[in-house]
Amino acid sequence: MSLVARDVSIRFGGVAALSGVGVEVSAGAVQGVIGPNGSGKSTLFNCLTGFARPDSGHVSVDGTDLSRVPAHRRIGLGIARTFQTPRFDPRVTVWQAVACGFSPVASAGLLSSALWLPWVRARERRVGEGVARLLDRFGLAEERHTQIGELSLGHVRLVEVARAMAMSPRYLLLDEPAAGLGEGEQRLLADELRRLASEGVGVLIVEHNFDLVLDLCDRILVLSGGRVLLDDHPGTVAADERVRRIYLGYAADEDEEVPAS
Ligand SMILES: Nc1ncnc2c1ncn2[C@@H]1O[C@H](COP(=O)(O)OP(=O)(O)OP(=O)(O)O)[C@@H](O)[C@H]1O
Repeated sequence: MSLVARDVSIRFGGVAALSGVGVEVSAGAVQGVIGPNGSGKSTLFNCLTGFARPDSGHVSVDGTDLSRVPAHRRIGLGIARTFQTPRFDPRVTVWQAVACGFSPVASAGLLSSALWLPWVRARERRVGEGVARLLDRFGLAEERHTQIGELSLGHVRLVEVARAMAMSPRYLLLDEPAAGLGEGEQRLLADELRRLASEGVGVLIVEHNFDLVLDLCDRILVLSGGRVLLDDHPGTVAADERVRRIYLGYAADEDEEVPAS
């Protein structure tokens, strides 16, 4: 069971954003994607989620070809995503934003809702319990009545992750979810993602925070100039001289730290 991109290439005018890139998001594992600015991370993410169409190559989920499946229908196939810049109406509250995630799988008809039938009440109660649980997990319970527009960007990102989890995805793809979070919040996020993976969800995370990625991921894909530099276990990636130059500013065999070029 996996979400897979194989040999994907895509150009924007004269720019080769991706050239023959592959990645596999396996059920129950956390796959990281790192690389310098402009290396193609977001483009790969967009190809997996249907927001960009590869010029060549294949994207599939659990063996089903996704090339003709638009972004909004990929949610129905169990693929949820977050955005680098979260997309919320700033007037909705934290509670409402997370509750939205439950709606697609539990929507009641208009008439049933208007009549407030017992099963509608039971469903509302389940959604309420689910929202409360997610807000607790992400340390957002005290902000449940706060409007999104009043939150820090870091917390808006957490709300977005909580909303995506509310959709009960089989694959969860996160675009820089830790940007703007404090250390404690990053740990909390990492714990939640690990827990999710332990429940069988496949997680892909694009993230600039190298330490977080090393700590969290089972495998890490390193992109450079739209090509795969490396796709391996964290220990191997952390020891790779090219990666160390990019992220740590020094090579494995150098004692002295030197500035990255
Ligand atoms: N819609 C687009 N139109 C034109 N060029 C694009 C478009 N999207 C991406 N590119 C180019 O493709 C290359 C890869 O961009 P991409 O955003 O995927 O990189 P990235 O690794 O996510 O960068 P960052 O870390 O800054 O978000 C860059 O040269 C970028 O300018």
